[in-house]
Amino acid sequence: MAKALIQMALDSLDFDQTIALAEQVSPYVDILEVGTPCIKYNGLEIVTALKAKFPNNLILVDLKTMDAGEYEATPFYEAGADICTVLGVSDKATMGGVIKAANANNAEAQIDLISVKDKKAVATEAAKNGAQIIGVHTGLDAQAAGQTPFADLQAIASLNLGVRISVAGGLNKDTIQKTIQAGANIVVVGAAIYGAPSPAESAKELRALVDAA
Ligand SMILES: O=C([C@H](O)CO)[C@H](O)[C@H](O)COP(=O)(O)O
Repeated sequence: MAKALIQMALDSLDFDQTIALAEQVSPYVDILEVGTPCIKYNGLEIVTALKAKFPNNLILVDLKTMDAGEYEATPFYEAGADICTVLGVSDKATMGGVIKAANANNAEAQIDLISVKDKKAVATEAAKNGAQIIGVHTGLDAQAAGQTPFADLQAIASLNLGVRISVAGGLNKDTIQKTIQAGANIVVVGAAIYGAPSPAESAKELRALVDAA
């Protein structure tokens, strides 16, 4: 099986801080994620900048699209996004629109299962409809209420859908290996890197753990 990828969630609102953080962590991570608050605040310009500055990293734009999938996602793929996210609670046509936009740009669509009630059903349908990545995601608000993504990961991995599984939700050095061992192909880390005294050191440590998993 291919090695798991590390995705760094860039969740700052500030344009220059986002670029500076990406500079520190880019040697150690595979995917640079423009987090939802960041993309709403900064728009297409930050995707263009990250794509130009970090040609060796994949760029994920965490749009969390809820409607008008193809229309909303197309400019982000055209600006250089390798992956865009669309909500699993959205209409089948919305998810289909983002998948269509991804395919038109030789890129990928990720279905985010955040707040989805029947996660197994949505993941199964999304994989059948051509989504390349299923995102198991415990959001920041759910984390604050004590939730974790591990039971959901187990449920989605058990389906063997033949698509990659991304996992986000408070992952850190103590949980990242068990997340991969439970079936994650992409592990997303935000606060454990950007909240560390040295984000570069933290990313380096996580890289070693992921490579050894
Ligand atoms: O996607 C995220 C969240 O919903 C805000 O948009 C985070 O980037 C994601 O949860 C990763 O961050 P951590 O949970 O802090 O690792």
